[in-house]
Amino acid sequence: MTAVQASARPLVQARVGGAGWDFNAAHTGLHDGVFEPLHGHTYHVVLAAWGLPDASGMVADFRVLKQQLREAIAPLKRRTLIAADTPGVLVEETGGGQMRVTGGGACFSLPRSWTALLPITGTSTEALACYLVAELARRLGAACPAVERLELMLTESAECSATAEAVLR
Ligand SMILES: Nc1nc2c(c(=O)[nH]1)N=C([C@H](O)[C@H](O)COP(=O)(O)OP(=O)(O)OP(=O)(O)O)CN2
Repeated sequence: MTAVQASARPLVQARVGGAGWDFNAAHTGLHDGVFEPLHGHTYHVVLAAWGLPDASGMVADFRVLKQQLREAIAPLKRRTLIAADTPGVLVEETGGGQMRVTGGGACFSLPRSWTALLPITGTSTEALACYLVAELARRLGAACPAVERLELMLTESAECSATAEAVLR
């Protein structure tokens, strides 16, 4: 074995989520400036944390990763996902606890409590994966010092998914 091989410390991926981590949410995507009809998905989420294992042999404690992933997806569960910053679309809270979305050839109103209003420009699977990985980077950056990179894979159907990456250090 060469000196290089003997001292190599491989980057390791710790992964949580997958089976049992599905959540339901509704959304509408803007395609060529037009909203498609509101519809739902059963999203499936996997979080991977890459890093050099610490002295205890862990990249990050699975319990911490699971807790933070659980908390990040909790506000999205069984909600209609609304992108607050969609160009050309007005999102406003109206009286009586209602939320109104106007633009993209549509106008719809929902109880505010049925929605998750997100600081993003659209609710594509890619945009949602980016939102979640940024949220997790914010939560895990200090708590998991061995983690160098996070990957969040969000699946909306058997054939469609998106993976977003955040570099922590
Ligand atoms: N790159 C992306 N493309 C599309 C997204 C997306 O999030 N990222 N989203 C949609 C639609 O919003 C919808 O969620 C999926 O559309 P589609 O694959 O057509 O789904 P259907 O189940 O309606 O279609 P089938 O024909 O039954 O497969 C579109 N594109």
